[in-house]
Amino acid sequence: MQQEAKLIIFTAPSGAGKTTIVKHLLKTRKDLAFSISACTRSQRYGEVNGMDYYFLSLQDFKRRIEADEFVEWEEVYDNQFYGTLKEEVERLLALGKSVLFDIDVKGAVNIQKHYPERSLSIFVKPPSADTLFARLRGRKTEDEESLRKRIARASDELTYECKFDYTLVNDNLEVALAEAEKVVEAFISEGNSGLEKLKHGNGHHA
Ligand SMILES: Nc1nc2c(ncn2[C@@H]2O[C@H](COP(=O)(O)OP(=O)(O)O)[C@@H](O)[C@H]2O)c(=O)[nH]1
Ligand SMILES: Nc1ncnc2c1ncn2[C@@H]1O[C@H](COP(=O)(O)OP(=O)(O)O)[C@@H](O)[C@H]1O
Repeated sequence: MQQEAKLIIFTAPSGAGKTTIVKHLLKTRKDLAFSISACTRSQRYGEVNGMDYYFLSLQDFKRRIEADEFVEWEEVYDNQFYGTLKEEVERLLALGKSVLFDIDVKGAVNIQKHYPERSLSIFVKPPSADTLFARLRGRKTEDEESLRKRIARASDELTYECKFDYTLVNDNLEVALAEAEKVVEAFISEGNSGLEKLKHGNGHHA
């Protein structure tokens, strides 16, 4: 029997590794699709419009807020807006795909509220704040100002862990990717009971 399509939300402070994990899962499972968010920040080297994000002007983003086109949106950094378009989520669910999200902690809380029955929220936790900052610097995508903003926001975001269904510690990447695969499989095939079984087996307390 075909399983009902689900929503799987990855959230974390910048640099924790959610994009890396989401990209890995998309390669391993064809029943998953990525919810491409809209945002107003500028495109990074290597990012593709309509694949990584829909890069919009501030004016266009604000027009879409007025037109009620978003499931949720946040001004994540000053004048940098990010949001999930209703049309995007509906399109992917209609294809029968389970939808993966890579969004900030407040957006994740909002998506959970919209789809309480069929969403799973996973908080990606770095082994320490220092490791998080080192990864963010090592990624070399941000200038000093942008790094400063991300680091300043991270301490607050780390306090949101308890709001989510599952904590995935991203220390060794291979271990984290394997755990992410298991959690997604458990939830897609058996829903919350599958998740509980997995947590129980792991001695996981989140
Ligand atoms: N609320 C919300 N946050 C989003 C959305 N898309 C991306 N984000 C978050 O915005 C933050 C900044 O993303 P980005 O500029 O790609 O930087 P990065 O986190 O350093 O890779 C991250 O926490 C993303 O997860 C969205 O649709 N809604
Ligand atoms: N377990 C890990 N060990 C070392 N580096 C990692 C690990 N996970 C991710 N990274 C690296 O850390 C940086 C931030 O990861 P990224 O997936 O962009 O995070 P996010 O999407 O949460 O901002 C990237 O350069 C990525 O290659």
